[in-house]
Amino acid sequence: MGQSFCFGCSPDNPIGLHLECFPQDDGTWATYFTPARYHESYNGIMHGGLAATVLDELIGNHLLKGLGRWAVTARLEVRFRKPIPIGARVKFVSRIVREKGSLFQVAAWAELPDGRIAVEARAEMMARETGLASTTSFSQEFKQLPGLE
Ligand SMILES: CCCCCCCCCC(=O)SCCNC(=O)CCNC(=O)[C@H](O)C(C)(C)COP(=O)(O)OP(=O)(O)OC[C@H]1O[C@@H](n2cnc3c(N)ncnc32)[C@H](O)[C@@H]1OP(=O)(O)O
Repeated sequence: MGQSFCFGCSPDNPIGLHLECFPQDDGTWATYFTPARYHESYNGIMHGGLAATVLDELIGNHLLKGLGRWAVTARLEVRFRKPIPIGARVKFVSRIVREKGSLFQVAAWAELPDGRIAVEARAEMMARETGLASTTSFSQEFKQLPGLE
């Protein structure tokens, strides 16, 4: 398998989020992320699309590293309840709700340091038969990927 450049979790992606996702005792998975100014939307708050990206990434890691399933995101619904302040250390958590065939329903959320829920999401993830993370296999198809020269 080739080197992964996953935007969310690869340590080798120079502009990636470098997330480290880990299992918890209750079967959920979690990661921490502290947004900096360059993750901002309006002044002082984290960009919502990036918060959704962190949740999406956590869910993908949960299924891959927790269950050994390579899954793509088929649907992602996000509700933004509270702004995430720049500089806040936020905990993101995912929980598998249902598995039906190759389709997984997963709930995920972001917790502010004071315990309030800032973001809630529900995802539908479609498991694929083979590994998806290899940039080698993609580059065989596309010959050259911008940013990976
Ligand atoms: C290095 C490690 C990194 C790990 C973390 C990575 C996390 C990041 C995750 C991502 O960002 S993945 C990238 C973003 N997602 C994609 O690129 C997915 C693009 N979409 C697809 O590839 C296809 O649409 C998909 C695989 C989801 C489904 O296509 P298929 O051709 O396999 O299925 P099809 O559309 O024929 O549907 C098959 C069945 O699934 C059902 N289905 C498909 N999508 C569904 C959905 N969202 N909800 C419920 N059912 C769904 C569909 O109704 C149907 O049911 P029936 O067979 O009963 O008719």
